[in-house]
This record gives sequence, C-alpha cells and structure tokens, in this order.
Amino acid sequence: MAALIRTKVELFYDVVSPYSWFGFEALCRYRPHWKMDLVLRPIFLGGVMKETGNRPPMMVPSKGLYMQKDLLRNAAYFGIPLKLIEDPFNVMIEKGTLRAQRFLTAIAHEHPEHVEGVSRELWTRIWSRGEDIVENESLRLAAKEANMKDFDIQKCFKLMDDSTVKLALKKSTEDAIEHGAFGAPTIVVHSKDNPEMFFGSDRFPLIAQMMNEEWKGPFPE
Ligand SMILES: N[C@@H](CCC(=O)N[C@@H](CS)C(=O)NCC(=O)O)C(=O)O
Repeated sequence: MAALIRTKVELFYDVVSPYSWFGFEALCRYRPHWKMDLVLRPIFLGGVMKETGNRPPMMVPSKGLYMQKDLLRNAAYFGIPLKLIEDPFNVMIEKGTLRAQRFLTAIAHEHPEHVEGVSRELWTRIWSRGEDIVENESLRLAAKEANMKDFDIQKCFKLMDDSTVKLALKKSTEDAIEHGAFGAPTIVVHSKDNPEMFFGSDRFPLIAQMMNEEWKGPFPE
C-alpha cells in the first residue's frame, strides 16, 4: 500500500532565476521516476526578496562574479543551454519578470497543462537566447512555441491584468514565504504531514532521501 502513496512536491519559481530553471528541468525529468505529484507554482521573486529583506545575489559583487562561473558549471551539469545575460541589471532588475510571472499565473488558472511548456520557453528566451520577455509579442511567441492556441493565448492576455491573477500571484508568493522562502527555487516536499522546504537546485540528494527515492544525477534515464 505504501508504494502507492505519492508525495506532493511544490516548485516555487520565477523565470528571472536561472537556478530555478535547473531545478525545474530536474523535477520535470524525475516526474515519471519518483512517486511525486509535481505542482508548478510561479511566484514573483522580487516580492520574496522585498518581504524577507534579502537581495539578488548579483547585487553583491563577489557573489555576482561567482555566479557567472557557477551558472555555466551548472548548465553543463544539468544539460541546459544557458548563456549569461549581457546586461543583467537591465534585464533582471529594470525590466524584471512581473509581467511574465502574471502571464504564467493566468495560464496556470486557465490552461495548467501549458505552464510547463511556456515556463521553459520563457527561460529559453531570457536565459538562452537573450530575448525579451516583457512585451506582449514576446509572451505570445513563447506561448505559441509551447503549442498554445491563439484563442487561449488571448484569453490569458486579458486575464493577466485582472485582479484575480494579480492576487493569485501574490498568494503564491506569500505561500512560498510562509514556507520559509528567501529566494528561488524554493522546493516544498509534503512528506508525511510536515512540509519541508529546500532552497536551491543543489538539494536533490537530500530531497530524494526524504522521499525515499533515488537521485541518479540530472538525467534519471
Ligand atoms: N545554491 C543554489 C543557489 C540558488 C540561487 O542563488 N538562487 C538565487 C536566484 S537565481 C536566489 O534566490 N538567491 C537568494 C540567496 O542566495 O539568498 C543553487 O545551486 O540552486
């Protein structure tokens, strides 16, 4: 009987966060291998930083320099085509990802089956091809690449500026903070009755141990 019990795993992420991309792909790859129900929960990382008094790692010069190397190491390890952003302050802070995260929240509301694909396309735009993810046309192209129909994309565009979606994104961000989030990715494992929070895409050996599963590295096949 115990073998049938599935563990709910929530991934709180923002496409501004490259480490979240690693965590996202790893969890998506492990979905058929671990007895887990993966729940993808877009949040606004800027809100987490503000509420917790944290700040983006790139604002600390030595962390920013370290990250440039560490991201490329991780990209090679996870097999993800990440490239460093040329003007990170403009792209990550000034332009930001609030619109992209609202778009994902609208999709989660209307067409949850497309959240995974559109998230991946948004990461690919910003963190692989150095493309915009703020303009409507950029969001539309990402959704189109993920096979969403024009009619459904338009519906999500209308919804993303609606208070329902703004509040839903705020609620997910608050839920992450309640679990103890201070950055992204934040992974919450609901094993037994006690949700356990993990920060980062480098905690999979511990997550696997908690879930009584095996971590076979970034490629479980
Ligand atoms: N060691 C973690 C680092 C994750 C990380 O640095 N995430 C950034 C966003 S991309 C963050 O939220 N940092 C907050 C902090 O370091 O306090 C990993 O490998 O995933």
